[in-house]
Amino acid sequence: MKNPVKIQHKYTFIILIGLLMPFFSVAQNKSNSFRVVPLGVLGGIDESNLSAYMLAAKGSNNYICLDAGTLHYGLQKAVDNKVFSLPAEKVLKQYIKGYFISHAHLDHIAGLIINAPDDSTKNIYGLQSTLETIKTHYFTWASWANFANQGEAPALKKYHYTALVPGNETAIENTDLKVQVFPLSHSNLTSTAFLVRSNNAYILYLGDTGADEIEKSSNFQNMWQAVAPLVKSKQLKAIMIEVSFPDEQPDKTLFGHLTPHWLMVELDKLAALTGVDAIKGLNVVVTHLKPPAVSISKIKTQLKVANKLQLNLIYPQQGKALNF
Ligand SMILES: Nc1ncnc2c1ncn2[C@@H]1O[C@@H]2COP(=O)(O)O[C@H]2[C@H]1O
Repeated sequence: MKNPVKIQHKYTFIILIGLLMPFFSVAQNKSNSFRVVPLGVLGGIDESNLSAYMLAAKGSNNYICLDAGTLHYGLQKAVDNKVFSLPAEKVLKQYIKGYFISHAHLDHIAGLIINAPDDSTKNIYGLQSTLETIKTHYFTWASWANFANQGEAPALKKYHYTALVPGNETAIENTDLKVQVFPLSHSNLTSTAFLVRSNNAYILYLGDTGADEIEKSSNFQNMWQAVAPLVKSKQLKAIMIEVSFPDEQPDKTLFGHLTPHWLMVELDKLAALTGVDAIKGLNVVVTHLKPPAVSISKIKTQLKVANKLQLNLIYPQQGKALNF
């Protein structure tokens, strides 16, 4: 015969676990899901520090690289800072499993082109329009060598173009990550936002973009609709977004970029979808600040003043890891 005391203990235990579950999941939400290693953080003229961010699931060395403006110099800095225990050349070849190019402006792709001779085989992901520009303007025999698998013959086939289509989630080869893309308006170009998922955690990286009102677009609004539920559920660990110019830059010479004012206009629209409580404390990594130094310090001051939503504003540093 079964011991009724033992049965009672069993049920008490099950009820206790049930009651404690929410606390376990909160603890899980607070632990880090991603590691970001910035290889280049600025927009503009410093060719040793242009947009490129390595991203992996926490504890994994299977990184992707979001944009690829500067690679070698940033990798060397990261190695000097002991972020990696391998030499820079090996990190490039062995840890970076694919490139995600938001748009084909030089400051987002120069590092990839220049480092191609010493790189290993991997995919280049992007919208079809971005891949076409790389194919017809950079990996050609007139401007460099064709290291890719399409375009001018002979194709050296080191890189494989992999077109991403908005609306689909794509598994990223040789990683446990998945990605969705959103089109962004960047003056005459379509730029891209990458929403990267590791299990149930997300990070959103935006390439260059202007505000909907300036760009006469609904791209931001459409993207906010898609990510607002992830902000509410605390699954979105960070947004990496550009602010290129201080507020003094006239709207007519923004060239498809954001200022502190226009960033907050867009984040207010996200807050309208999530509620202000849900967005408070959200990690916002500010990218693509354009020199000179005086403009960069203006941007930082203006963002601090404009931060009514109480976001956690983060300024990435080249070669220093961030955890989210
Ligand atoms: N019409 C223009 N006149 C002058 N400069 C421009 C114009 N359009 C783009 N640019 C510059 O070209 C740069 C290309 O990269 P960015 O978009 O970061 O920033 C852009 C501006 O600095």
